[in-house]
Amino acid sequence: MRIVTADAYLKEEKATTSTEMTEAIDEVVLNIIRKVRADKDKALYDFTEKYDGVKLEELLVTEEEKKNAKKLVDPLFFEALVRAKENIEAFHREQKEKSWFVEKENGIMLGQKITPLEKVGVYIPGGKAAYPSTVLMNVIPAKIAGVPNVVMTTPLQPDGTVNPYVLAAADLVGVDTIYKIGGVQAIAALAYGTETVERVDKIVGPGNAYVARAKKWVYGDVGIDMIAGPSEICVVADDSAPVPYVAADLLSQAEHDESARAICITTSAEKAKEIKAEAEKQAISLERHPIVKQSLQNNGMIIIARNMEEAMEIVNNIAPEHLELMVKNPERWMHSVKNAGAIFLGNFSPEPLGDYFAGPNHTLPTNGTARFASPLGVYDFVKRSSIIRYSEKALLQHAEKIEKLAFAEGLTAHGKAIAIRKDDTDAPGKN
Ligand SMILES: NC(=O)c1ccc[n+]([C@@H]2O[C@H](COP(=O)([O-])OP(=O)(O)OC[C@H]3O[C@@H](n4cnc5c(N)ncnc54)[C@H](O)[C@@H]3O)[C@@H](O)[C@H]2O)c1
Ligand SMILES: N[C@H](CO)Cc1c[nH]c[nH+]1
Ligand SMILES: [Zn+2]
Repeated sequence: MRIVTADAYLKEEKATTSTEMTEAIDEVVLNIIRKVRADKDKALYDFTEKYDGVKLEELLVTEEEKKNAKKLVDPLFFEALVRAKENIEAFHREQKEKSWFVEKENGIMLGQKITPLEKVGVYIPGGKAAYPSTVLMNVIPAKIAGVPNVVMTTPLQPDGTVNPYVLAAADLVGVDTIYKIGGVQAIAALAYGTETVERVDKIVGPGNAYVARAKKWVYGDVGIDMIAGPSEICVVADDSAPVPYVAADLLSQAEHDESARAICITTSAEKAKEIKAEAEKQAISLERHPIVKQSLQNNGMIIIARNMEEAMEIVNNIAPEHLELMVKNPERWMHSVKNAGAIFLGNFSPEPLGDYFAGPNHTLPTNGTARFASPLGVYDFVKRSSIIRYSEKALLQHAEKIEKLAFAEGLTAHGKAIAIRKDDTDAPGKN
């Protein structure tokens, strides 16, 4: 974990570019997408063997496998999952948008009609860890939005089975169709379809750097939620922040992936040294120490800011997926945040509380995309259609203005579509 000053960070940030790494990933990603489009199911079997090390016999999870999974899960896990589900449902129900229609003068009616997407594919990551919590976070908002058809795909574990906790979560939220495919090949299959996988309207869900780039590349042929790649945490810690808590929270996200990012911004140079030492000490005893160590080495950073104003400027520059404000009066500083996927306030709102339980979605924009993207929500699973109705009287009242606008654009056929109604004295329905 490096300690740097705010000035050094900002200078370095301007100079760094990750283009080379992205280009290398894109080469792999585009090749897999091309092969899946050409060879369909055969490519899915081949890539699963290549990347997951499993010779698949069947792409779909069978009823037998679902039944067996239920027997394997700990009942206390299931109880906790049910409680988390209730919290996630309660939060997401608040996001539900309603269609609206406004009646105005002279028989004008304007509105916005909300329609759920027809078919959604949920990607549940599974390379380095199993994510039953992600099943809840992605499927619950889809169900609340009213999506009738939700399918799921997740990579196999090295022993060739699908994680039973993931299957139990899928059963709890009512997902029937589950494919045993991971990575880029899963994204390509959902986007373009194969003999077995039916193409979907939108792909949602997080994944590693390969999955995130694959979603970017298929976007346009299919909808996507956002770029939700390797996890990130940014903790702002002033002199009141408990060092062991800061360290533990940084490590909680570092353990996801070697490319996860754990960043602390502190206003105390003394604290910076303490946090580094504590994080390195706590890391040693973690089960996933090799991943954590690598992630801290790659992307672990402690930035010393001159004051809270500068700390918040850096936060907005990073646009982190998760932001923790372990500072005095976090509610005040929350208002200075422009870019962050989720903001955790105070010493007792650690990031994993949001990952599993509190209710807000844990599928969040990464890699600076919180500048323009939002958490996954019910709004990602609906479309809006505008509704316009004018009566004859209302149209005639405004006809000339519309014609003027059309003619100014040189689009005389547009103007004609208005004029034909104005000049028509015995049109059907005319009153
Ligand atoms: N942003 C969010 O909201 C969010 C939420 C949960 C998890 N995550 C992130 O999701 C990621 C999960 O990653 P994971 O690896 O555990 O699971 P994953 O399912 O995303 O990736 C595993 C798949 O990646 C593919 N793959 C691996 N190495 C490859 C290579 N060299 N070339 C081509 N394909 C390759 C394989 O097909 C494999 O099945 C982590 O980075 C985690 O931080 C993000
Ligand atoms: N922190 C992840 C989002 O970046 C979500 C997650 C799921 N399980 C544990 N964590
Ligand atoms: Zn997490």
